[in-house]
Parts: sequence; structure tokens; C-alpha cells
Amino acid sequence: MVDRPNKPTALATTPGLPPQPQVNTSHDNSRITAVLPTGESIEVLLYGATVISWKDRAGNEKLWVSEAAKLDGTKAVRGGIPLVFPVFGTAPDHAATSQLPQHGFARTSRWEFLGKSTSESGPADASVKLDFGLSSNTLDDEAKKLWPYTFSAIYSVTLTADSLGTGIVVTNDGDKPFECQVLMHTYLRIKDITQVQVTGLEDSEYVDKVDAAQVKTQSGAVTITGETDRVYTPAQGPAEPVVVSEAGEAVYSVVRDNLKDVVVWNPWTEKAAGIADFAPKDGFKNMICIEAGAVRGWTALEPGDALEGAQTISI
Ligand SMILES: O=P(O)(O)OC[C@H]1O[C@H](O)[C@H](O)[C@@H](O)[C@@H]1O
Repeated sequence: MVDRPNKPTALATTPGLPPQPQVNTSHDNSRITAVLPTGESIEVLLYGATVISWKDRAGNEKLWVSEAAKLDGTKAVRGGIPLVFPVFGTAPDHAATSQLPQHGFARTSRWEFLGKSTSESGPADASVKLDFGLSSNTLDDEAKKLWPYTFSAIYSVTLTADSLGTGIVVTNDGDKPFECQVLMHTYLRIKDITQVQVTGLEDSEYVDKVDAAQVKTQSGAVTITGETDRVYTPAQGPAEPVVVSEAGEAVYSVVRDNLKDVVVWNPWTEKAAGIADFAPKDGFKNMICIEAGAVRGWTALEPGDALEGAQTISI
């Protein structure tokens, strides 16, 4: 079932029909919220198609968003799930993207809400998918000037009772090839970074961005004891879950589809202190970024080709 936006959907109370997810557009048309009949919810800003909230049925927030994050479209959101495209970081040596701002323009562009799809099943396994679109036609002039390729992107955010999925399809609609990188920069909320272990990256090669981009091999689980900024290419492949545990208990499991890399980022004390919109300053204790993407090297898209990638985070 596909509905158009701007039409708040009342919780279906028709006798005989199970309650359906509720999807609403905010009055100022800046964000979309979806709530499952069982209480789980998400909130997505059209600015960047940034997921800024994901709550379980008890109302516990699963994503970390800085208290100083700008949610008014003046700066990429510090937290939630900013979408990185078409460049990860900056790429001074890659002519086609060298002019772009850090992490590209997807996270600072206004996306269109294309509509929702809901499952027709019972309330216990209801799900909702929100689709967002960005293309060279809707991109602002500044970004278009810096990256003059013809493309379209559809980003889908799917909420189920126990998972959040995000997936992107980028199509080269033009007549010249382009190279790009894509990444879902997920800030997971945790209770205490010192208790966190990340598994699923054992024996994987990684680029250590805090140690002169040296290429290293992970031995054992990842623990965070200082500034951490690593691009892993998991040896186990995308379907092997990357699991975040706290005090020995698994809290998040991230499975990737066609995204070969995983960035693990925590700014720790000094870096967090230097990030203006990072608050509170000790908030790094309550977050870990596990970022699914294809960012080591480039994905080349010939005219007509598409790049598809997705992650599913289960709790
Ligand atoms: O400050 P931002 O542009 O949002 O980037 C935040 C972080 O993103 C990724 O995790 C990169 O690996 C880091 O190097 C970067 O510091």
C-alpha cells in the first residue's frame, strides 16, 4: 500500500482490520514520523533524509543525537544517521569529488518524501517503510555546480518491531560514468563506552585514520579506549553481523547488504571537545558510530548503472 505524503494517516480503527502504522508529516513539512501499532517509532528529517530518532516500544531512544545538533537545516545533523554521499570525508586527490564538502552533499540536501508502504499483517509484526528521493533535478545549484552528474537516489527507512533498516539505490541517469562512495553514519546510543565490545570484525583489515592511515589487522573484539576512527573491510563479508555488546550483552546487531566496509568512530575526549555541535562534551561515552558503507576505494557507475546498499540494525 503506498500513500502520498502530507496526509496524516489515522490509526485504522475499522472493525476487523488490524491497526496500521501511523505516518505523519510535521506542520512545517520538515520531518516525517512513523509509529507502529506496538509503539516503536522513527523520525526522519527531510534535511539530509537524516533519521534523528528510533525508539523501541518502551520509548527508549536507540540513536545518539547531540544536544547541540542543528535540526533546522543549517548544518549536517550531529547524530542520528547522516547519509554520506558521494564522498566519504574529503578526497583531495579524486578530481571529480575534490571540491565537495566533507562527506558530500546528501546529508545537507533537502530530500523529497516519496511516500510510505506499510505491511498488511497483524499489529505484532507490522512494519513501515518511508521512501525519500534526491536527484540532480532537486539538488541545489551549489551542489550541482560542484558535482555536475545526472543521478537519482532513493533512500528507504524501514521500521519493524525489532529493527531499523536503511537502504539506498543510486542510479547514474546521465551519459557519463561517475565514481562515488556511500555510507550510513549511524550514531548508536549506548550506556557506557568503556563496557562496549564490537565483534564481527575479527581478523579484518582496517585503515587506522588516527594512526597515519596505516593498514592494520584487527585481532579479537574491538574495544574503545581513546579516539577511534577506523575503516574496516570485514573479512567475514557483509552478511556476518557486526555486534555491539555492553557488559557482555548484545545490544545491536548490524547486517549489511552489498556494503563492504564498516567505519567505527568515537571521538573521545579531545576530539569531542573540539566539535562545536557535540554536546554534552562527555556524550562520547554514550555513543558509538558503526557506519555501514562502501568507502574504501570507489564504486564506478556507468550510465544506467545503479549502486544498491543497505543495513539492518536489530535490537
Ligand atoms: O564531523 P563530521 O564531518 O560529521 O565527521 C565525523 C566523522 O565521520 C566519520 O566517522 C569519519 O571517519 C571521521 O573521520 C569523522 O570525524
